[in-house]
Amino acid sequence: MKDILLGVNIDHIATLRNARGTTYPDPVHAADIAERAGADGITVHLREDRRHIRDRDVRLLAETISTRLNLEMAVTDEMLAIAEQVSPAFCCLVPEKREELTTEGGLDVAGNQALISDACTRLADAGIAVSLFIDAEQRQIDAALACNAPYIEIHTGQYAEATTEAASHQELERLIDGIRYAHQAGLKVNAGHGLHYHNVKPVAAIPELVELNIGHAIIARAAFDGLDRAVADMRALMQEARLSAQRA
Ligand SMILES: CC(=O)[C@@H](O)[C@H](O)COP(=O)(O)O
Ligand SMILES: NCC(=O)COP(=O)(O)O
Repeated sequence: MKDILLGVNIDHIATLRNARGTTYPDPVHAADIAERAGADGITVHLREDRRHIRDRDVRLLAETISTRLNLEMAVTDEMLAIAEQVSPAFCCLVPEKREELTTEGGLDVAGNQALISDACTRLADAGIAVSLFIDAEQRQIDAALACNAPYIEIHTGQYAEATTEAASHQELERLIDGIRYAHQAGLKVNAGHGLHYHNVKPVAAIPELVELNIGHAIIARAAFDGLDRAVADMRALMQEARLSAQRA
């Protein structure tokens, strides 16, 4: 079984910076620390309201990181044009509502097939690998296949927000089934949202997963332990989970 990769989302370094309008902490500096601590990639979400990551951050990250940039964005002409200019290795298309505190669910690919298919084609023509951020539903997975997206990222928010052991187990089973179905259909499958140090291992153990994108929990832990340690500890948990699954 292959190692599982860690994409570190540094959105909330920018949240802290923007809280006072200072130049620090700089997401570009954070990306360097995360990469040296073992991050396999850097993820940022350039939201339409620029509440955290700003256009300058995306441009400089694309020019400076050593691993690869995963740019999360809404399916809009503005964002597609920015992606074509910046040319990140990956673009992950996500749903976005201005009033949301954070991403609340997966992209409705099935209900917006033509729009998202056109966006996938436009990004692929620019040499960018496209990932669609979707719920673990067969209908959405089939729609992602029809859009010729090479990757999907399964939304793990409901699993992360489960409040009982039974609900958590039920959500994990739903993730396992969806991820297996997508893998067998030929998609490369990532996952993310709401994962932290106490819920990541069961997800990291899912053998068909390529990468986890994790941000909020790592940046929160960094406030106490430092970013390098927070990244290294998360990566160690993920590798432990994979090794245990291999031995099982
Ligand atoms: C798509 C997703 O689940 C996150 O990567 C997203 O970036 C969350 O948005 P915030 O970082 O603004 O919470
Ligand atoms: N796509 C998920 C991501 O990039 C990070 O989400 P979170 O760990 O900040 O919830």
